[in-house]
Amino acid sequence: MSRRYGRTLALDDVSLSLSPGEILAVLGDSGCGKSTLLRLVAGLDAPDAGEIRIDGRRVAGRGGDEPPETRGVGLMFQDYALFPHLTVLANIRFGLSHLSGAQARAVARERLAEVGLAGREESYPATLSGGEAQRVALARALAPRPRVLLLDEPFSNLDAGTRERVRADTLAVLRQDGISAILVTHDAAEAVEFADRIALMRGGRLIQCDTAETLYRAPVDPFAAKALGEIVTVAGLASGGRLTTPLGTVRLPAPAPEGAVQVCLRPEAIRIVPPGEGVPGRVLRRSFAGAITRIDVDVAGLDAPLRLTAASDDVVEDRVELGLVEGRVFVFPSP
Ligand SMILES: Nc1ncnc2c1ncn2[C@@H]1O[C@H](COP(=O)(O)OP(=O)(O)OP(=O)(O)O)[C@@H](O)[C@H]1O
Repeated sequence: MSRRYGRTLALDDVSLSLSPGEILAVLGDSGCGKSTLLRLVAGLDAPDAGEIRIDGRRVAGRGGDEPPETRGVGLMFQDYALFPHLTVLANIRFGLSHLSGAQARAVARERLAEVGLAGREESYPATLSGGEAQRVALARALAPRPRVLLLDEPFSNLDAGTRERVRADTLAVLRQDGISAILVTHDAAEAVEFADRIALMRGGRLIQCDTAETLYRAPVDPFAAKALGEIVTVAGLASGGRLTTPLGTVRLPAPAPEGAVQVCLRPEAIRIVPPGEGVPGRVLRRSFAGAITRIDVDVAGLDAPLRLTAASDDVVEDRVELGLVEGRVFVFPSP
């Protein structure tokens, strides 16, 4: 689907699919189109082109726009506030108007217990902590048994400890009930922890949609390489199946471009090798970080020192030699 606001192409021909029970994270920086994508799926906005199907039924596009309430989607947004004048139980019952009063109460109670808040039925939202309020929002979103739950940065307003707990509990509820979900986030660690696959976006475009492991091991471009972890970028020359860089020469991963290339390396792609086997480097700084120590190494031909990590128990001399780990090197055309 595509969506344009004036001159801004907020979504540029993005295609995604979600399997039953699958959890997808949409990851990207501010303004990349994440919330627009979610609003289109929710039915709060309509695509200019393309279509959306849920269980094979067209809910948006080609004149088939269905309102949010009949799409079978649940919403849990960062600022999706609870109704302050209603009790917790009444908030959860809100989306259950199709059930009789007694049935709706029973379902709402069940949902509240599922998110760990049994006993808080008669509390008012103002008396809940941020984490409790988000749990109630989850219970409310899940009460009507949606086909898909849409989450727009729902944990970002919580403090670190609460965030992790509410996130883990939310994930457990989704898994237990086999609910498909789309989580919008700008936090790569959150995407990795929460989702089965990650859709990485930039400037309204879908760059790569894969498991975290594939994104980490086989990024499609330098932006994707940077999305899930630290990257060192160096210039290289690809020729005759060999890649030459200031950090040594290795076999080229196939398929790879020829000529001047951009080489992206994860820290684990660079290792300290025995004397005489690598490229010389000079250790500038060591920063102890518990089990690991970060080491800044100056290497001739590089613009900036390399930041490597070593086990804190390892002895690293001031002069080291470095080599590349074959198969861990990403090669892209020079920009
Ligand atoms: N209603 C609107 N009117 C005009 N421009 C809009 C509208 N909604 C979004 N945009 C623009 O579309 C682009 C994508 O916005 P969107 O909110 O989807 O980004 P996002 O990735 O969710 O960002 P954030 O993480 O900051 O919420 C931005 O450039 C934004 O300014």
